[in-house]
Amino acid sequence: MAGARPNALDLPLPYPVYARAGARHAIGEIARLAAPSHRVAVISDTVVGRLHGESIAAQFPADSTRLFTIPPGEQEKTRDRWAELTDALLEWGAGRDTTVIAVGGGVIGDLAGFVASTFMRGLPVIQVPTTLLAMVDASVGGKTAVDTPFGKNLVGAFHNPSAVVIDPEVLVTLPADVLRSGLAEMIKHGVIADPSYFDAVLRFAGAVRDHGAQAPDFAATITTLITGSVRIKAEVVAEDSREGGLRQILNFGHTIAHAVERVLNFELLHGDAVAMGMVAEARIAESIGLARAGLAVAIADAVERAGLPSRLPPGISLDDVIAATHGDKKARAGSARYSLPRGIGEMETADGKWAVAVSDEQVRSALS
Ligand SMILES: NC(=O)c1ccc[n+]([C@@H]2O[C@H](COP(=O)([O-])OP(=O)(O)OC[C@H]3O[C@@H](n4cnc5c(N)ncnc54)[C@H](O)[C@@H]3O)[C@@H](O)[C@H]2O)c1
Ligand SMILES: O=C(O)C(=O)C[C@@H](O)[C@H](O)[C@H](O)COP(=O)(O)O
Ligand SMILES: [Zn+2]
Repeated sequence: MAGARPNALDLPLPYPVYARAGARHAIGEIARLAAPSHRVAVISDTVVGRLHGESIAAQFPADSTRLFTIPPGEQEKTRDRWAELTDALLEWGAGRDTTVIAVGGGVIGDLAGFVASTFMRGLPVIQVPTTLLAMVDASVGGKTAVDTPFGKNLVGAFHNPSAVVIDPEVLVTLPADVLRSGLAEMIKHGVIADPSYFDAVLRFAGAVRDHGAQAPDFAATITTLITGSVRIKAEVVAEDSREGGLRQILNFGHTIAHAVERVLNFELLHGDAVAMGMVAEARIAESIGLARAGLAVAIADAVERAGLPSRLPPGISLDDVIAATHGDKKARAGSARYSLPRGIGEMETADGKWAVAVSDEQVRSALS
């Protein structure tokens, strides 16, 4: 398995994950080992393309490598951009001898991963995450997708990467709000799986909130925490790669988060939506008698310590949010379902199911 690859993390995944300072300089070598190919298509956004896409592309022969970029932001994770990128690949002459390298945050990882999963029915993709959120969550597990006006990630595919290359050095250029938003998925990993990881994230969250990547010991501490998150995610997806059951716990906070994102036309950062979604869903879990009293306050404290929003955006219509939850992929027979915690490190499960049906009235009474 992947652990046999030199320098890869020892994880229960069918592909190697590398996480170390300077790893981006070895992408040429890693790609030749993990996905040997004739052509290389580096897909990025215009910001990350300039910062890293060009130098990563330069690690491959110039006559068979091209950098493709789109504008940055969640609003670009669309079917239109998928069509634009697949057309550009066809025009360039890409074929089944092409490897895609996704260099960017979760938007690029999801979109370029979806391009790779569909182009000529599937090309290898190497994920090179450049945001904290993409390093700890989006780059691992093989979910790829685009958004639609009906909601988040509604058109997509499971398509595992051939390798994941995490280089924490690239975090230094991240805007403060984007860096912070990655802490939300790390807090989520603590809540769903590991109280001691939750505490470790909390111990560092204030320093990241106040000093960003200039926080004392940032490089060493963030590398340890990224590895902790990747391990939690890897253990979940190794057991349930296609979300038949257990994997739904990675969706804690996301029923509300995705609904809020849709209602706000994808104008907020995913991590910020997850932060407020976790607090809201912990309140739902408490109010239906599932979670221990105090859980929602504990998660709200964690989220606030990280400088993230703990309340739904002012003025947003709760009715609109509740209506949007019905489009969630976990919904069944018209009912929204939520993956809910009982406590930190303890998720609700009943009869092998990891998501609970909650009525609109219960949601309204918990959140209004
Ligand atoms: N597939 C999954 O399992 C999974 C998991 C979690 C989130 N996601 C998806 O990830 C997306 C959110 O990703 P995100 O939070 O990384 O946002 P993002 O990809 O939109 O990136 C945020 C911003 O950071 C900039 N940026 C990226 N790296 C940079 C760097 N090193 N230096 C300077 N600027 C940089 C980008 O240009 C962009 O403007 C959402 O669409 C979400 O649905 C997917
Ligand atoms: O990997 C997973 O599974 C997750 O749910 C991780 C989430 O953080 C991520 O936002 C994912 O894209 C959500 O997936 P979706 O299936 O709810 O769209
Ligand atoms: Zn998420």
